Amino acid sequence: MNYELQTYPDREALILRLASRLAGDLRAALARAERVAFAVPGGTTPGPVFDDLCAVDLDWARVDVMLTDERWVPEDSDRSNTRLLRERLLVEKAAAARLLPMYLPCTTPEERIDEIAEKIRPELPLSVVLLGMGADMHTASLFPGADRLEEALSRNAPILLPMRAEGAAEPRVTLTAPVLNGALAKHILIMGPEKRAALENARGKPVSEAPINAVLDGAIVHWTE
Ligand SMILES: O=C(O)[C@H](O)[C@@H](O)[C@H](O)[C@H](O)COP(=O)(O)O
Repeated sequence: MNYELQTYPDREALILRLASRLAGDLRAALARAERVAFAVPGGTTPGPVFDDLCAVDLDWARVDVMLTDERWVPEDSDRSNTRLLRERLLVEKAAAARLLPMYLPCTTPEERIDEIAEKIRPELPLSVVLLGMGADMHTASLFPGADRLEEALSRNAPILLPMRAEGAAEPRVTLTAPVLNGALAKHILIMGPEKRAALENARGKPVSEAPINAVLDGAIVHWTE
């Protein structure tokens, strides 16, 4: 797996440098295209990066922001990744960006997933993607043992799939591997010794056990203790 590992002396340094790197990638993409698509993870790690990035001066009005994956919970839930984006990324200068929804109110993702995918389709390929990773080696909502993992990893996967897995507390929707890998710039953010060990542990494992392996090629992994 051919990826670059960037390590930082501490969390502050990582957050500052990653936010500035993402801003640089977005600016470069904006110089080449009228609109650019930017996908970001939810979860607990990226909040501080969003806090820096939202204040960056770039033409946010031409940026389409979407999640790499979402938990199927209403937006007012504290498990909602959309809520995280609204509170920490789509504020200050980045409030001018357009959010492409990854959740629409209804009981199961299957009911409205096609509607969500149709809004995303015209904006692909992604210009920049930021991904997270769990200690179980999942990324986006590509979980080991998930019900539709194989389909999500296949070359002709649809844009989005619903996903259910033991490691996920609620149903999810996720961008699939070809969409994530179609990004011109791919960054993966991981912090702490447990995730670094998981990254090492993924080496040589089949993607069904270590889904992170499906997106590592060509990526820059940003890590600090
Ligand atoms: O909804 C989510 O949970 C994410 O999008 C997911 O893929 C996340 O990036 C990893 O689970 C890491 O999560 P933490 O940053 O909370 O460890």
